[in-house]
Amino acid sequence: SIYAHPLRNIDELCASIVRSHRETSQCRVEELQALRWKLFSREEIQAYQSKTVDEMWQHCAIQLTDAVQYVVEFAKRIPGFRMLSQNDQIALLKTGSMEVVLVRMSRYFNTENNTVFFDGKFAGAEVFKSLACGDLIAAVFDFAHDMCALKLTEQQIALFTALVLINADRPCLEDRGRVQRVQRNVELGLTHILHRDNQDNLLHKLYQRMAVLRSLCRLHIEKLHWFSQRYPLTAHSLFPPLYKELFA
Ligand SMILES: CNC(=O)[C@@H]1CCCN1C(=O)c1ccc(Cl)c(COc2cccc3c(C(F)(F)F)cc(C)nc23)c1Cl
Repeated sequence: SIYAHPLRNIDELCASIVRSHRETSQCRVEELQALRWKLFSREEIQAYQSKTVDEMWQHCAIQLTDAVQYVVEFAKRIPGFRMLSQNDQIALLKTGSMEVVLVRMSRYFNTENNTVFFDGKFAGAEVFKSLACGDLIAAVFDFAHDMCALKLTEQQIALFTALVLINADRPCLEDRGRVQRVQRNVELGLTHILHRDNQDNLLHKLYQRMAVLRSLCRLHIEKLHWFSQRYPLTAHSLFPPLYKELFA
């Protein structure tokens, strides 16, 4: 018929986004389940806490840059993303990649003991003390906790993170209309699988989480600027280049 079969297209769209998420999610939740009780010893925690501020920031920046690279790979595989102009792709990643890292962090979070997978083991907030930004870490942990409470499936996380990235309201987009068309398809995909999972009620909660994400990432970028003012050498020479491209 002259009308594409939306359901078939939407099913294919969901399947390709879920596949991309699985291929670019650094580690599977089953692997992390096996490690959930691997905690840092007192000595190991001491070692992290006696790092200098810029040593710890540098250490985290490397982890975050690694995570951001996987998000860039995920974005490139979202149907329609590569049809956008280079500038629009970078603009969406500049603002959305840290938000996706935050959502993905919740997959690595253990709500039973408030620990998150970091450097091969599960770490409590005290491990990050030497970063000298307790408010940022507390906000990261709180957000991860709230995301875990929604008990999203991998498929729901895949569609949700695709929607976090493909956001036509982002600043300085050249062709907003084109981003809107890709965003609408991803929205259809998310509502389709939430309906299929009989969890339509989750949709408004996910939109609320997106608003929280935006404020959280504003805090992060402020912290990043504070850090790069205070430790210009580390920030400008040691941070991996992609990090600077995306966040500087
Ligand atoms: C499984 N682990 C993970 O998911 C995360 C992301 C990928 C690797 N990784 C960690 O190792 C990790 C896990 C938990 C925490 Cl709390 C951290 C430390 O997080 C940060 C320290 C410094 C700055 C951070 C900033 C800032 F400000 F730069 F934007 C922003 C975010 C969001 N996190 C920061 C890290 Cl780096």
